[in-house]
Amino acid sequence: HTAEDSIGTGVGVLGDQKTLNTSFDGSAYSLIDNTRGNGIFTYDAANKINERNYFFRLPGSLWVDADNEFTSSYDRAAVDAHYYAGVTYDFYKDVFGRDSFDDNGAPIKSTVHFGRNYNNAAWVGTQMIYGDGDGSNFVELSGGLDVVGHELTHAVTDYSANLIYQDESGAINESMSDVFGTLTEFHEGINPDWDIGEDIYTPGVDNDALRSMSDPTKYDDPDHYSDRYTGTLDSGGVHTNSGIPNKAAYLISEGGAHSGITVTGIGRDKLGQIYYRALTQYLTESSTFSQLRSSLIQSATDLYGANGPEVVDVTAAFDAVGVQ
Ligand SMILES: Cc1cccc(C(=O)O)c1OC(=O)C1CC1
Ligand SMILES: [Ca+2]
Ligand SMILES: [Ca+2]
Ligand SMILES: [Zn+2]
Repeated sequence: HTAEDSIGTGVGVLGDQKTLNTSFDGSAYSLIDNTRGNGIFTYDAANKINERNYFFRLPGSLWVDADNEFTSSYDRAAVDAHYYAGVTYDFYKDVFGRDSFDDNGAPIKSTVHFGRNYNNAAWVGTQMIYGDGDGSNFVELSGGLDVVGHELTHAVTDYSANLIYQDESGAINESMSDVFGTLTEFHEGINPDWDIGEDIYTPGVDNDALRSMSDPTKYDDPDHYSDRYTGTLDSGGVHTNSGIPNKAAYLISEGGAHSGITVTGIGRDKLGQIYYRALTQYLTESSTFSQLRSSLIQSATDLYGANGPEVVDVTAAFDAVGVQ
């Protein structure tokens, strides 16, 4: 008797209801979504019996449930990791024709309840992991669609430009994850914004986020090359210096005046196509900010023609953030 696809109901980290693609094996329901690629699989690093055991095992136990209703507080992190992985899969498939992170239908695996009060999320080379947060700095990190999109984009990057995770190539790696995590959020269209992690960051503080793409300086990240971090913390400031290409991406899409330069704005769809082409066709593992500029100009030229408004805006945006 083979398993059969089923539809469950769940409640996410923010208390929102959603339906889930699950799989019934005759006795229990698993978080296996067989409707996308070669499947989306969600696991539990800890276990329901004694939640107090904090495990670092990967992938952990495939998530199973007796009644196909994922409505307990313990279920919430798994509900969103599973559901938002599907949203991100659909974004890459529908917008860029990419079948999973490897463009070959690779199964997508996520593990939730990783660690103890773990204020992190990551792509660990083979799968995504999500901590529960400490309840003050973060709640369960899979509760943010831009977070899930960010993590899965690390996988897309690894299977394309494979940008080395340090210094300028590392900041581009981070920026790509913020850009496509944000474009995923706009593609779904539920409370989209140019902030990163707002849904799962500091539950006790409203209207704040981990990072801002529209104004990186709001969280002390640079928005101009002259203000870049040149130290060794965080692999050479990969989560800080990402503010420079993030600001450029925001300006390319939305337009605005910055450093005395005015960018018209070509919109999110063209931003996504130009960035995706650069990430998959031109960037290499050691690309610098300057090479990102030239890769994006080349991509805009390929897609929309030389000296068109798209090329003009990409050029102006990188001028505005001080990258030649
Ligand atoms: C919370 C966190 C800590 C360390 C690394 C990452 C990382 O994935 O680079 C991380 O996740 C994010 O940045 C997501 C987007 C909010
Ligand atoms: Ca249940
Ligand atoms: Ca956001
Ligand atoms: Zn990241």
